Amino acid sequence: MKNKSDQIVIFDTTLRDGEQSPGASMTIEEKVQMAHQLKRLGVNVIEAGFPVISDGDFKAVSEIARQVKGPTICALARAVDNDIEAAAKALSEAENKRIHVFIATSDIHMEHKLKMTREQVVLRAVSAVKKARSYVTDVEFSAEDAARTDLDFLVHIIEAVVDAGATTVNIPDTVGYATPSEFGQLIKALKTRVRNIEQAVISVHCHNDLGLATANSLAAVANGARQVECTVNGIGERSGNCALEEIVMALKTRHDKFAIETDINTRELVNSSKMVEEVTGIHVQPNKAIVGRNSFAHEAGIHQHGVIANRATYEIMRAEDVGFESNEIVLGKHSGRHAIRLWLDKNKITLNEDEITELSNKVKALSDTQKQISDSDVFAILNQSQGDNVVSVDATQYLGSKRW
Ligand SMILES: CC(=O)SCCNC(=O)CCNC(=O)[C@H](O)C(C)(C)COP(=O)(O)OP(=O)(O)OC[C@H]1O[C@@H](n2cnc3c(N)ncnc32)[C@H](O)[C@@H]1OP(=O)(O)O
Ligand SMILES: CC(C)C(=O)C(=O)O
Ligand SMILES: [Mn+2]
Repeated sequence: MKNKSDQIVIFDTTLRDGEQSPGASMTIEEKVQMAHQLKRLGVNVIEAGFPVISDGDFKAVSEIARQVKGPTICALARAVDNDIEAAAKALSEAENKRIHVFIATSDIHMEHKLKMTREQVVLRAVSAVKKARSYVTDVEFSAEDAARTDLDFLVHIIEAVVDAGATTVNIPDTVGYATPSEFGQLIKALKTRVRNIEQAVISVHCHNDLGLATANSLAAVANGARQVECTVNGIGERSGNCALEEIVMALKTRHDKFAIETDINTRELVNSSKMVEEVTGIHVQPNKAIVGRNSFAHEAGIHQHGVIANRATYEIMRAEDVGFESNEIVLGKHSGRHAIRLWLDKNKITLNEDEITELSNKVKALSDTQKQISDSDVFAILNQSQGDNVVSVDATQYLGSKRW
């Protein structure tokens, strides 16, 4: 990608942090298939896995490195020699490769989990970055639990790893604790206080425990972060990571505010989402931003009327731009006569205004007894009304209609 100040690196970690979601484990073949899709989507970096953790993950990273050319292929490693060696080996056939080393820097993690002092953590981080640099020129360092790390210490360890050769420094909100204003201020403070920060790209990696992962990532970008780590459908540890589709469409839709570009082919977002659903078995809820089935669907009459008149009344993005065939006007309890007229036009049926009102009332009455109204339901109503002169249609052809 171009190295411009108005461009951000999209670092996809669906195959690493995403796979850490309980129940999301993927086979080698599924990971490779997903990596090809991520390339079509246009991500800049694919974090393909954590090679030391299993034979399968080692093979998956190696296979992705061999097959997927173009994006940078990244492998994760603890600040442990063996992990870094495994990462370097798995990446050997990659065209563009990155080793990502991490160690926790918050007091709670250092004391209770690592049982290391601050000094020991800095020494371990520096030696890990140097070791990774002995294999590759592109090294990312993550200060795990950065958002809960003492700021002076965070500044100190980042300066040390950049001196040691880290080319990207990642600031994770590992437990999704930060709020947008705090997290934005943290990035701003690092930009001003870290002596050698110009030598590295600032990255962020936000978790969604409070539902703030995308908001925190955006606040970070507004304050100078130039890489965002994210996953398709927002899968990842616990409540997940910043959702790739959300950060990308927020930046695109609010270009007026952020003036930031990505290389993402947004028309591949829905395909990518569907593939993640297939390979992980984790389905997105209908109201999931951007890729949820209801994101561009309207059931309420007032909204339908507005959208029929001009989509921009209730849609801030185009369904086609994210990979849906179109937006949708869905008939139901809340629908009005404008939507009924549209449905009739699409089905080449002519009714007079009284008949339209009657059909609208019958659709509402049926909606009081069932959740969804399909095309075949409407045809059935019309057929029942045949005696009252409306229209006769064979509804069976509409059974199993596209949406329901
Ligand atoms: C925030 C994140 O997402 S971090 C990434 C999380 N991902 C994973 O954990 C991937 C799957 N993990 C695994 O398969 C295993 O945990 C392994 C292979 C990494 C390690 O397995 P084990 O050796 O059995 O250790 P276990 O998982 O029980 O404990 C973690 C060990 O790593 C150490 N450790 C944790 N993070 C780091 C780090 N960044 N650098 C160095 N050591 C670390 C812990 O101190 C602990 O060491 P100990 O065994 O000497 O006490
Ligand atoms: C390994 C790091 C980047 C991580 O996943 C986290 O801190 O959440
Ligand atoms: Mn994470």
